[in-house]
Order: sequence, then C-alpha cells, then structure tokens
Amino acid sequence: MLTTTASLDILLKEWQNERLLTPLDRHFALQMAQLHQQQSPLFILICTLLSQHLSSQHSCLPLEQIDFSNPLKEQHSQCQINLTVDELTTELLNFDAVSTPDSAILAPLILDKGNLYLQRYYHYECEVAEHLIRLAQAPMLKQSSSDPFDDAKILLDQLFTQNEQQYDWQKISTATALTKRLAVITGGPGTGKTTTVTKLLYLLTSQQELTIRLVAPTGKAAARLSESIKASKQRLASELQHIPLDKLKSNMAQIPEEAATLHRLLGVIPNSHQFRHHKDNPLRLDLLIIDEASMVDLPMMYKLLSALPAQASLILLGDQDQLASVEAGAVLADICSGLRVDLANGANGWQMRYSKKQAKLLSQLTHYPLDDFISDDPQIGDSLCMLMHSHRFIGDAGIGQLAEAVNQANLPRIAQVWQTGYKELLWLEHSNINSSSHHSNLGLEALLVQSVEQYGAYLKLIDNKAVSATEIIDSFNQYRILCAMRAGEYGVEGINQSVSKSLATTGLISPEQEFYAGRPVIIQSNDYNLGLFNGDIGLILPDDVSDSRRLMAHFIQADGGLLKVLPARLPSHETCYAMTVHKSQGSEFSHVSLVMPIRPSLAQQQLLSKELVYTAITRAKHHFTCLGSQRIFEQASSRLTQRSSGLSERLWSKIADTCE
Ligand SMILES: Nc1ncnc2c1ncn2[C@@H]1O[C@H](COP(=O)(O)OP(=O)(O)OP(=O)(O)O)[C@@H](O)[C@H]1O
Repeated sequence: MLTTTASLDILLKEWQNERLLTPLDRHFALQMAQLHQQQSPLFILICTLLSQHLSSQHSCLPLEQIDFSNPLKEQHSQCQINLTVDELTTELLNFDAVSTPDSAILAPLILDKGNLYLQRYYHYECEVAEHLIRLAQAPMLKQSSSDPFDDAKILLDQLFTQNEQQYDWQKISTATALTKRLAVITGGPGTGKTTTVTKLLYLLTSQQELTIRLVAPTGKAAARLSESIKASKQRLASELQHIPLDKLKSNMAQIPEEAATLHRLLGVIPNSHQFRHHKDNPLRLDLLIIDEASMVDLPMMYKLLSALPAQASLILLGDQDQLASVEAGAVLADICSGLRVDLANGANGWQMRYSKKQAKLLSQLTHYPLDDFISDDPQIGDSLCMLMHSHRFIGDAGIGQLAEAVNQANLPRIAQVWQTGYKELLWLEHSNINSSSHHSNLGLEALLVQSVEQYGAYLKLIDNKAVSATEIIDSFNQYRILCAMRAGEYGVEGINQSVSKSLATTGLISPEQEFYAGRPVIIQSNDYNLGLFNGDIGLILPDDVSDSRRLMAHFIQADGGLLKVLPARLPSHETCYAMTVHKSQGSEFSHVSLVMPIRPSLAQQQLLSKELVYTAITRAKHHFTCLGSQRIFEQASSRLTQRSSGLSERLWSKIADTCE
C-alpha cells in the first residue's frame, strides 16, 4: 500500500520523467490536495489520473479502467493500492472534493455512473446530451399547412431519381433533416454529404426564407466547404434543367455558399475564452450547418448548442470514423455509437435505428420501406442518417479499398489491398542499411526523391511572374507529407529537416535565411488581430505588387481572399513540408504521403491508431504513399481509439438523463 504522500510524490516524479504524465497533471493533483487540505495518497493519485485522462482527450475517468497494480501502464509500478470499484467509490465519496450529481452542493469532482469528472466537463456533457435530445425530439421549424410535407414530397421526388433496387440514403437523409430540428448526416469521403445538404438547402429555401449559416472548425475546412457547396450547386443546376431558368436561378441564389469558422460564428473576444454569442445573446439564424463535426470537441459543442436560438435547427455533417477532436471528447462518434452493430464477418457495421413513427414518416416522404430499421427506443436515432457508398473512390479504387479495410481493422484485407498493386498506392518499407561508414534508410530516401519531385512543381512557379500567389499555393496544396508523430527522425520535425535539405541540395530553395521564397509555414497559435489561426498554412513568397518583391507570408482565407503578412509579424509557426495527421483534418490533397515511425515508444504506440491511419488515407484524393513497416501499420490499424465519456450512454440510454 502507498502509505505516504512522500512515496507517491516520488512515483509521480518518476511518471513525469517517463513522460507518462505532464507537469500539469502533477501540479493539478498537488493543488487539489492543497486546496482541499486532503493529503491522502489515494486522493492525489486519483486527481493525477483524472488530469492525465483529460490531457489525453477523455472527458472523464472511468473507475473500472483504473488498474492500481499498473495505473499508467508503466514498466514497473510501485503503486500497491488495491481496491474494487465499489470500495473505491465509497472511499472517493468520503472526500469533500468529490460528490454525486444529486448532492445539494456539487463538489469540484463529480462521480456519476462510475465515471469521475471535473465539474465543468460533467456540466458540458449533460448539457450537450440534453440539447441534442431536445433538438432530436423537436419537429422541424415552420410547419404550416395541414400536411406540412406535401410540397416537400414533390420536391424530394424531383431532386432524387427513385431507385427501386437500392435504398437512396441521400434521399432519406434529406427527409430526416426535413422532419427533425437535429439531423446528423455522416459518412466517409465522397459519400455525398455536401450533395445531400445542397439538395436539402434547395428544398428548404425554395419553400421559405431562412437565415442559414455554414460553418466548419478550421479556416481550411470552411474554405473547402464553400468550394464543395459551389461545385455541388453547379451539378444540381445541371440536373434540374427541366425547371424554368428564372426560377432555377432564383432558387439557387438562395442557397448560401460562404462558410465561416466556428470561432467567427460565435464571435471571438480577444484574450478571453468566452464568445460574444452564448445563451443570453444567441446567434441570429434559423439553420446552422456544421461540417467536419468530428473535429468539434465537447466544450465547443456545448458553446455552440448554448448559443443556438430556441427555434433554430442544426445539421451536423462529418465522418464518425476520423480522428476525434484535438481537445476532450469524441462528440460525433458518441452520437453515432448507438448505430454500431457487429457484422457476421466479425467487422463492425452500422444500422439506422428509427422509432416506428419516424420510420413511417420517412417512408411516406421517400417511398422506401423502413420497417427493418425500427428500434424500440432509439432516442436520438430518429435524427441520424449514415451514407455508406462512396462516389469518390470509384476511379481511384485503391485508396477507397485501403480506407475501408483499415476502417474495419481487417488485417488480411489490408495486406491484400497493398499486394494488389493499385497504381494509386505506393508502399515504401523502412529499410535500414548500416555499414561502418554509412547509415541510410532506402524507404526514406525514396520519399525524399518523391518530395523533391512533388514540391518542385510549386517551387518552380515562384519566379514566373505570370503565375499568381494563389496559383502557387494551390500547386503546393497538391501534395503533403503527413507524419504520425511530431518528434524524432520520422516525426514532423525530422522530416521537415530532411525535406528542406533535399530541396536545398537540388537548388529548389535557398534556405540561408529563416524566411526564404517558397518556405511553407503552419501557424501554431491564434492571432485575432492579424486574422491568423492555429493550423493556418501559408507560403513565403515575393510580393508581386511591390517593386522590390520583398518577401511576404501569403495565406488563402476561408472566403478565398489572399492575406499577406510581413514574415516578422507572424505568430508562432513552423515549417510545413510535413505536418501531423491531426493538423491535416479538414484538408484534402491530391497526393498524401504518410510517414510512420520505425520504433515507436510505448507512449507513441498509444497514439498510432486506426483512426489516425484512416484519416491520413482519406486526405488523399488520387495517390497515397506510406513509409512504414508492415508490423507498425498493422498494429496501428488494429488499435481503436477509445475516448472515455458518458455522452454515448446519456444519448442512447432508455431514460435520458437530465443535468442536475
Ligand atoms: N448520388 C450520387 N450519384 C453519383 N455521384 C454522386 C452522388 N452523390 C455524390 N456524388 C458525387 O460524389 C462526389 C463527392 O460528393 P460530395 O462532395 O457530396 O461528398 P462528401 O461526402 O461531401 O465528400 P467529402 O467528405 O470529401 O467532403 C461528387 O463528385 C459528387 O458529384
């Protein structure tokens, strides 16, 4: 048994040295102990584990996951506490700093259904669940006529050609969003989320005047949403040629194209965590559409839902299989979790779950029988729709096949896809050659040759005065190296150095100074005055309007405009020939090369997950290269990220919880 605080402190320091804990985790625990005058080693240990869980993006600490004999999966534990979950629950509730949700005065730590929360996160989780369930149970806005869906039925039939052989889930998704104030439309890349939402917007705006806002978590994702909606509107217009041109034009003009970031929508207050819009100053809109919803973390979802006006509707679009948000929570995955089913082949699949009433209504609207999807108590299921057929990867079969095999963690299938020899897939094996005078990795060398060829394309445009900065940035964005890790030779830092060196050797760049023509930079913090945000990527290029052609950092903004900033004024940033997979979320590139580590540490292995590999693959539109070793690729593909949270249970349990 850990009997003294001193022995625990030694243990915490050891864990910190092994990087199993951050200094913040240790300080949090010690501060909690001081604040609540509680020196019990058990209390300090639990606070440490809670903080470590929150730093690892979990929303809470499930007590049943604590293994006292090895709490942080370290090599040699000296921690010898031994308690069952029931004993631990009793011990924890004896501390003043811990309470249950039904206590008269809530303590800073809340213990609910076997999960320990910081009070703030408990509040976020309950509120998000309540908001979502309330929206899911509310009918869509402004229904006036005796059969409010009469017009919608006609329009739905015009917009979707009825397919007798197969269910058209895009049509069913559109109908879902017509009937409920919450619609969650999910699916992998190219499954038609934007196409569906464009048709829905056409349908809604041709019936009534609505204030609609389109948003995404990052500037890049917002810019991509704008582009996709514009392209989708053009495709739709060409499909609807039977509609008189004037009417078609005026209907199309009603569909918004501009997308903003979530931060811009909510109104950032400089140097504050608060936004201008919140519960008491709600947004002014009728319909909010959030793309790339998998990137929205729990606190942000809480803030968005709180700022939503009482009668507004919400549509979440995203891919539930992608990496979850950078901060705590996995809101989209939790929302979708109730649809998960085990398939006969052992893989995971999804199945819609509707109430009888909703299945009947959707059937009437779409003419598809939905009795097979009726569930007893679907809670939020009436608002969900999944698109499973990718229209994007038909021509580029290899990428789609690999993404699917990884997503299903199907190792034999993954091996088979790599062995098929698809022209759009390239495997580079880490192969170290060591001789007394020489150390090289042939895989890395091949990657560097590829990067010189690929990045050479935009670098060669820089001196051509006929080519605009926007065109050069577009060319740069065709190719990107994504790293699974930040640190090390095969992390972002090492690969950036290696690529810079190769480009310099071939004379494509002259990196004598910090800022040189062609250097790509990624911003690492928000600068509201400059309008630059964490994750924004730009290029250092000669300013084509100044005579001296002095160097400026050029960024394409969410509205497509070009922002120029003096390099010396840039907020913290780094070179970006290579970036992390996390930072690439919401972006797409024609060619993606994923770099995996050779010998990941124990802590690094935890980060190499199926979601990470899947996200990297699905960033590629036409070509995907992987530098790795088969063993690490397979290990990563079979490691599912588990984010501890009580949200899934709150959304899908039979009796919806209310927040205390
Ligand atoms: N029902 C359909 N039949 C044929 N092609 C379709 C259909 N739906 C979408 N597509 C095509 O598939 C491509 C991808 O569609 P869309 O952009 O709507 O997908 P998405 O899910 O939004 O993709 P992403 O996740 O990449 O943003 C587009 O070229 C679109 O024209």
